[in-house]
Amino acid sequence: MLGKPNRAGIIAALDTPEVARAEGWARTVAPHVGMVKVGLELFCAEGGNAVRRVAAHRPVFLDLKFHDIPNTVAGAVRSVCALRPAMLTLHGGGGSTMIAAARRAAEDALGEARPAILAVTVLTSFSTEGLAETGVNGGPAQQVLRLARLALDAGADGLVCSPHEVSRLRDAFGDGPLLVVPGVRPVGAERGDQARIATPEDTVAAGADWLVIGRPITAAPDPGAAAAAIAASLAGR
Ligand SMILES: O=c1ccn([C@@H]2O[C@H](COP(=O)(O)O)[C@@H](O)[C@H]2O)c(=O)[nH]1
Repeated sequence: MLGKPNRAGIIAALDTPEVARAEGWARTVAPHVGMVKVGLELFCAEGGNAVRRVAAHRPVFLDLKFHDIPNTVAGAVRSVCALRPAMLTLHGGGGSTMIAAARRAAEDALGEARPAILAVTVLTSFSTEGLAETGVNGGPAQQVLRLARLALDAGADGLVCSPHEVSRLRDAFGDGPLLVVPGVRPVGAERGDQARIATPEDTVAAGADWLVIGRPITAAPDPGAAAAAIAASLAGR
């Protein structure tokens, strides 16, 4: 399994349905990022072919957020292990049995070479009000901590959370869990649909291992230069 990085790294989210474009971005940003992310848009359009193509440039974080009954999620994990992702995601809300089944499936498929299993806590697009609409009161931070405990106890290697929860998770769980953090916006970048955001510098200072950054890189006129500028802002941190 992928270990903890020595220093926080950048993951470029390749959100497009076109594999050629995703591969072009992967090639351009590769010198400045540690991983590339294949998510629902690209995977639904191009499947495993997309993972194989971009993996030629950087290790792949496969962000499909599995959420189903344990047997189905275990089968999905076995299937995607054939693509050799470095990390994959499940929904923490899927519960401990689902998460434990996913971990066992990954171990059975690839042993020590298995992907890191990450539990998504509360999506970074949720505000306190949006989360309350789903019946979860008390705010994102409380729910993130609740799901984090459940997921780590069930065998998850790490968590996906927003920049706002990183330092609280470190206080509660120490340095062990991988913390993978979207909702990262350089100063002046558009927020888009992200609710709980912070700058790359503040996210790293809080204790993140990996910063997931999509549109601030891919929507820039020069994605390579945008990735290089973010990497430079983090150099030495
Ligand atoms: O809570 C989550 C979980 C996953 N994501 C994914 O990260 C990227 C963020 O892209 P931006 O363009 O930088 O907003 C995207 O692929 C999401 O699917 C997330 O944003 N929040």
